[in-house]
Amino acid sequence: MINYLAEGLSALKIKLTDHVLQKEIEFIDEMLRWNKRINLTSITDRKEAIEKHLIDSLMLLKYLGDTEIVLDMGSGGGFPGIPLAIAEPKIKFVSIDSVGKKINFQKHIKRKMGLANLSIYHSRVEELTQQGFGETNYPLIMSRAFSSLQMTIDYALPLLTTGGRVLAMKGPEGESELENLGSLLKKHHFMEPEVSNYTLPYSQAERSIIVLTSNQPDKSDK
Ligand SMILES: C[S@@+](CC[C@H](N)C(=O)[O-])C[C@H]1O[C@@H](n2cnc3c(N)ncnc32)[C@H](O)[C@@H]1O
Repeated sequence: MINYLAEGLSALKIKLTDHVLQKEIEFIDEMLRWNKRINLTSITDRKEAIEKHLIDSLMLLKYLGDTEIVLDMGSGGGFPGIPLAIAEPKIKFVSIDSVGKKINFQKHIKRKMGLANLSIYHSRVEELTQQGFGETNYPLIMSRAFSSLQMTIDYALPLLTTGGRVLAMKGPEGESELENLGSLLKKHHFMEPEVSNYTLPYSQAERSIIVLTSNQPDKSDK
């Protein structure tokens, strides 16, 4: 299975050490084991989970840049945050989801795999600031299959630093959602969005990453 993961990543020009690949497989196997008891994902096939969860999440490695901290909104069973936290131990990942059983699974993984760079919170994103969990200023906020683009922006805005980036991982619907935003991006001081379309290596499923960069002059203007 390590070769299956390595070759799939290689098709997307991503290379990880054997040690990291091994840990990624360990994580996905534990997720599939828990999935038999609690519903974390509809995907039950190991190869499909490797492609659609691990490889897809690890696409974001290309977008992390030199950030020190990232917020993962609506992380569910830990995607994309946990595969990225395994691959990038120097970056701090903050993972939040509103469903307790999913958060319990993530906490189990943190303990089992010793992921010191992962913080996990059980909360709705919109309550994060009120509850005073972790940081409230993130230079990078990501989400995968989370909410509409409009809601993603609404949730991210109060938590995003000036000049910060929002990375929204979407299916093929991403571009049409972007078109429907109208003047919202301008209103909230986002620069022209960047859209990267890619194809998963085995299923040829289409995905997109939408990058929204804030050029808000002063956060208090929001
Ligand atoms: C379709 S799942 C995607 C999970 C994960 N990001 C993935 O790619 O597998 C959406 C997740 O967002 C969470 N969610 C939805 N609205 C939320 C909110 N307002 N605050 C926190 N989590 C939320 C749900 O509990 C669910 O786990």
